[in-house]
Amino acid sequence: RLSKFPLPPGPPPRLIIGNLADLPTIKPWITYARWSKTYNSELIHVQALGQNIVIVNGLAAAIEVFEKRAHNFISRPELIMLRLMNWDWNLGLMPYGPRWARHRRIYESTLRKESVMKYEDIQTSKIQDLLQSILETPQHFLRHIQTLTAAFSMAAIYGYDIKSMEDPYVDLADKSVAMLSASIFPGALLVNAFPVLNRLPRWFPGTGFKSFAEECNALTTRMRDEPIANIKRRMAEGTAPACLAVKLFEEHSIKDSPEPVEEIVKDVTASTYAGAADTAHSAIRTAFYCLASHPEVVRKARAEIHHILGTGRLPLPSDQPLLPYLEAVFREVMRFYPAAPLVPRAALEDDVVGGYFIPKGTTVLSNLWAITHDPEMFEDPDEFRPERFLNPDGTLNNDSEDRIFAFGFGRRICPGRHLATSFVWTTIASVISVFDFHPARDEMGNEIPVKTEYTDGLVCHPKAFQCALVPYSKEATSLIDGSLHDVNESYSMGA
Ligand code: HEM
Repeated sequence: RLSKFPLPPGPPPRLIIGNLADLPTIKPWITYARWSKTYNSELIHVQALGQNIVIVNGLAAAIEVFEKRAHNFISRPELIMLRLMNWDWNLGLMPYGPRWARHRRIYESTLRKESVMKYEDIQTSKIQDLLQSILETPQHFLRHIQTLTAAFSMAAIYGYDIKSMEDPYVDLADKSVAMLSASIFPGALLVNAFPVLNRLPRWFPGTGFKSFAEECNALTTRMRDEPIANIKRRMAEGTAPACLAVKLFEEHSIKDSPEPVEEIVKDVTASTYAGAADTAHSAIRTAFYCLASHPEVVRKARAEIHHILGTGRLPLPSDQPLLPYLEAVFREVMRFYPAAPLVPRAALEDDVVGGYFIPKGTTVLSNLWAITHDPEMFEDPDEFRPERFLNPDGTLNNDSEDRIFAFGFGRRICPGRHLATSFVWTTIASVISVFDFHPARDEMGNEIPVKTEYTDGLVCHPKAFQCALVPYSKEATSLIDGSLHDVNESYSMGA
């Protein structure tokens, strides 16, 4: 009997409520990492109202749990709020089963490393728009980053062009994703732990989640349906551009599925938007924060770009393997603050890991923040230091892209990681190649320190901060103004 093994250590539970009162609601990933040190174990156990939660706080345990025992820790917790809010079609939130496996296979084939090249033109054109917007209104750079990720995602997924964040489809999707992010992380809402609360009448105290869920449900339905209605109309007119939705409608393997094709296309496209836009937004915002507080890194990376690529064009996604220092900058950005710091999984069966019992139905949290901030692996983990990924001779000291822990582990590892890598890398490279980061100044002319904190939620972001983005030379300004032409030209020559 596996249950004769002890549960992983953790703060002692209290009668009935267990550790409910101990569970941190603000940046729980940091508290869990601290408990891991206190109890000297990468696996930590807490219990809240009868629900077992195990937190995986180190790389060795993550490999053991999510890779070596992938078959048992492949699922996600079944949360009642997901159904109430109409988010249960989302691949990233779906418990393990045939529907997940079918949809995941579609991702594996459409987002393979080789397929990512198809999105390069959309990437470079949207990044060009970003540079132009920063040139025109540098004070709104945070807004421009958000527009970039929404514009790229909408164009790549639905073939749909947005010009600003006021776009109705983006508004729908972002509101719905924000409501989701706020309501499903562990401990966010009691109804997730006590589904019976859903049967209580609306006037009963504490049932406010019902109207919250209804509001989200209406938004999510529109977010899933409306962009597909749009692309179908354009396909019928013969004006639909190449994009994921069109590709899916034409995909033969989908036609053989027991689900209606249009439902699968809606699920896969909306799951892609939900998985891509907010996470990439977070990573690029983190990149700007790190670069603004380390102008010397910007100068060094730009020197490498100029040395290898010259000064006459912007970097292209295909340049990534040529620039080791820039690669180290990218890896350090991805390590500095994982966009999804705490990722939920669920145990399908009783199991024993490292001598500890993990009961069936346990919520298993992958603490990606703890792994990327383990001082044994990353000295002074709170410091932004790209050199940690380099050998003294300037070559990369670990050449596996899959070791970007911010993308998770095992069979549920982020299927969009190749596209995300290409997009985030090219954005960072392009910005560095033309802009200097200076401190912003207040009305008195004093420098404003570059400081931020991170938000809470399933996906977290650095809060607003200020810096002054200035083209590093006249040549850089003309590159921003005129490089779209150059980029496209070198594309058609190189493709
Ligand atoms: C910097 C950007 C991104 C980060 C940091 C990120 C991170 C993650 C993480 C941590 C997971 C959960 C992995 C696990 O359970 O171990 C995940 C899942 C997922 N990601 Fe990403 N992601 C990013 C971009 C993208 C993009 C661009 C797409 C789509 C094109 C995408 C689509 C998905 C999907 C569909 C899932 C759910 C997979 C499943 O549950 O089987 N992500 N991502």
